[in-house]
Amino acid sequence: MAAATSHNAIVSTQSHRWNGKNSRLDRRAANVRLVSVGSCCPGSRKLGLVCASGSKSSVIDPVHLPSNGKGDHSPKKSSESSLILIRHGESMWNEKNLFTGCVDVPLTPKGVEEAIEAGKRICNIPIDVIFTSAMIRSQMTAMLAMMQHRRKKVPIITHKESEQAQSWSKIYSEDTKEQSIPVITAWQLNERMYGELQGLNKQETADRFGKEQVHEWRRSYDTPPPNGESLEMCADRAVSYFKDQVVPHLTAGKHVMVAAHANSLRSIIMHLDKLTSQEVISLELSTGIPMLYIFKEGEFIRRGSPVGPSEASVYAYTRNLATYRDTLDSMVQ
Ligand SMILES: O=C(O)[C@H](O)COP(=O)(O)O
Repeated sequence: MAAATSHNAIVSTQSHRWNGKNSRLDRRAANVRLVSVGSCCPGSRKLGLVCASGSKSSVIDPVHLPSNGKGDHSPKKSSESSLILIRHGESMWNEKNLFTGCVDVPLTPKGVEEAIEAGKRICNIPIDVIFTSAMIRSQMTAMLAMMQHRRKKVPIITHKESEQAQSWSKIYSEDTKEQSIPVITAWQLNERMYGELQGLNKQETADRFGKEQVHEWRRSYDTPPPNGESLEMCADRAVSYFKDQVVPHLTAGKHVMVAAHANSLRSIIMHLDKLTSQEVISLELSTGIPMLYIFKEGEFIRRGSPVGPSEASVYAYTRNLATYRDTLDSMVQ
């Protein structure tokens, strides 16, 4: 398995186990490297745009965002939307090194901490709608992360499983609705079904069937585990759902977060980054590490993922995201 490769991505950081190959999108996007000169904490104001394309590299004047709240902060109707993808924090079966798949287990205390830390990283990024899988570990991750968000909107799980559920969970105040973020749960975003491996210890399974065979079951595109889903089969539902249900929100200029699982997200990232079935083998996602994309003119551009849980991660803030962050700063003052 390839070691983590440094992405010639927009945020030139050593990706933390997000070691898909440099996708064509990255190479195209890597011509422009956006470096936020501050962390996601209030007070970082400047944005340097460094064009690293070709021989000439120039630094476009840093965007000075008025910090006194007097300037016009209202972000223009953005022709770009942000998409945050996050794998759930460590689960109780991750901790026991058991194949989990569609077994619905909760987070560990470490997983809770990871979700909270992820929330700090995305606390300045706009979120209008949240998607999770139908599993508690992804829902816990989304809710815990949103507790850190500076906009302080309330994430509310929408219930449409029946007419009664929908009518009994109705909100009768427009203002209150305006201060909430709908959370849509979807089984299509569940982790791949690991079949007869679910509940087995990963190391014992490798000892029994061989490391190569288990690696193929875990990371290949088209080899399913015994009576389970291959990544391709998982993509059939997860990517279809993403295209049909998530993309329309992005197209409408809404900012979206998707909290899901290692393999349902691997299938989505394979689609976004146009990875081949060979390249996706080396794509690994750490628990609780948010990844940011910008959706612009129908294209998804990877904006980077923090190097590691310890780093006060720096995202490649676009101008619009930096403006939104400054709006939050001015709301606090
Ligand atoms: O389902 C599981 O066991 C984990 O979420 C991911 O497992 P994997 O790393 O074997 O894909």
